[in-house]
Order: sequence, then C-alpha cells, then structure tokens
Amino acid sequence: MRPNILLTNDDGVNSGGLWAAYEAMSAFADVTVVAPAVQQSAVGRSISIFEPLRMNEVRIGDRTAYSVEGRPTDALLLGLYGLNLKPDLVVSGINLGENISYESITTSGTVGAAMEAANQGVPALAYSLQMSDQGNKFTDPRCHTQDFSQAKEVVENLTRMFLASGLPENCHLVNINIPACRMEGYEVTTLGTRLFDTYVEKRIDPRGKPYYWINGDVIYTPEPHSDVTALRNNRVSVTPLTLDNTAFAACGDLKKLLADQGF
Ligand SMILES: Nc1nc2c(ncn2[C@@H]2O[C@H](COP(=O)(O)O)[C@@H](O)[C@H]2O)c(=O)[nH]1
Repeated sequence: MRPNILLTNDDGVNSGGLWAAYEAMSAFADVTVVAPAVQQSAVGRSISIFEPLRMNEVRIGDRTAYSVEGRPTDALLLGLYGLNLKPDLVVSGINLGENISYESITTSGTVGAAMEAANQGVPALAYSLQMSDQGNKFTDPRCHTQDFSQAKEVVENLTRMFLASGLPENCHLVNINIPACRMEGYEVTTLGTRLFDTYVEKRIDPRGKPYYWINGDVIYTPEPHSDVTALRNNRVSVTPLTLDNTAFAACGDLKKLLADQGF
C-alpha cells in the first residue's frame, strides 16, 4: 500500500519547487497537491477565519492540483477537512529560499503550513532551498525552473526515511534546509538566533505622503550546530521542532517573581 502525502507550499501552486517535491515523492507515494493560488511568502501560520475561501481543481501541465485562494495554512486545512484527505505525512515546500533561525521560522509560510499540519496531528516536513536572492522569486519566473536535482535527492531520501520510521519522539515536525551548493552531508541542528538586522525605510509617494518598507540586512552569527551554520557549511540542516513554545527554564524564576509580589 503506497503512503499518502498531502503536499503544499507558500510559493504558490505553479512553483517549480512544489513540483520538484512532487516528482521526488510520487515515485513511492500517492501525492495530492493542495497549495495557495499565488505567492504567499512570509505569511507565517496566518489563517483565514474571517473571510470565505475558494478552492479550484486546476491542471498544471499534465497534473492535477487543488488551488486555494488563501494562505498556506488555509490550503492545508482545506486539504484535511475540505477534501477529507487522510495523509500519512504532510510536506510543505520545496520553498524558494532558506527558512532558518527562530527569527525566520515563525515568519515562514512554508514552516507555518507544516506547523498547522502537526497541530492537526499529522507529522510534517518543511523543505526549503537556499537561494542567492529570495527577492528573485517574486519577479523572476526563471527561479522556478532552476536546478532542483540535489533538492529532489534530499526530499526523496528524507521523506522515505520519515515515512518508514515516523518522526522522533517529542518532535512534531522537521524543518529541512538544503544548500544551494553541492551538499556535504546531513546535520541535525538547532535553531540559530538572529538572521536579520531589521529596519524600516520611510519613503514619500508622488502625492507627498509617507509610506514604509520593512527590510532586513542578513547578519551571520556562527553558532555551533545551528541550522544557519550548517547551511553556510553546505550541509543539509535537519531541525526537529515542537509546537510547544513554553519557556520551561523560566518557570521557576517566574514563580519566584509572582511569590515575591505576594500573588
Ligand atoms: N524576519 C524577517 N524575515 C525575512 C526578512 N527578509 C526575508 N525574510 C525571510 O522571509 C522568509 C519567508 O519564508 P517563506 O517560507 O514564507 O518564503 C523567512 O524565512 C525569512 O527568512 C526580514 O527582513 N525579516
């Protein structure tokens, strides 16, 4: 019996990275694509609960997919509860651009969809491919036709492994980042810290009114065993994640703070 995979992404249903993942996995699994109609980068795990959602069955080349006019999380939920898919695994990606560090994984729509799958009780993998400039993916269609051969090899290897073994205990999803250059092995990593020196640029429009642009210069903090360091060393970064954001190590200090106040 072939396993069932629900495949989504945040670069949209036409993304070359999405269909590279489809090609890598359809050799050994039944893959159903449910993905956003258009680019949804950096929307995190946002969910559309105040507006209706349209889903259309579309043809992409000689394949069929479900295109959702919504967020990656919306596409995932419509796959599970609109189409009543019962996947053994959810895969989100292959994202055009890395999704590393704890600063980024909460802004990433790719990781957001995988988090929502895990939240719904389905093991999930997020795959992202390092790129020289993520900005290209919004304007340059050629980045959707770049060489995905190494990324497909990684997707096949790790998806087969996790289908056979399941995710490790205490791990709800796995965030996988693939180097742009020839990979030099795999590495289990922890999340790096900062990745951007964020700033807001103020500009004036032709009518003299100000508008603002959020941006960030990439900063590199070499932290041992982090996803950032592994990727910079051309290693495939494999990071186990949980949905629990509790700062367990701070509970004791917090209890003391409350006690000192007599609360
Ligand atoms: N927090 C910031 N993240 C940024 C910035 N510039 C780029 N990014 C990256 O966006 C991706 C979105 O991920 P996707 O899976 O939705 O494509 C995220 O991983 C960040 O690395 C920035 O200035 N600040």
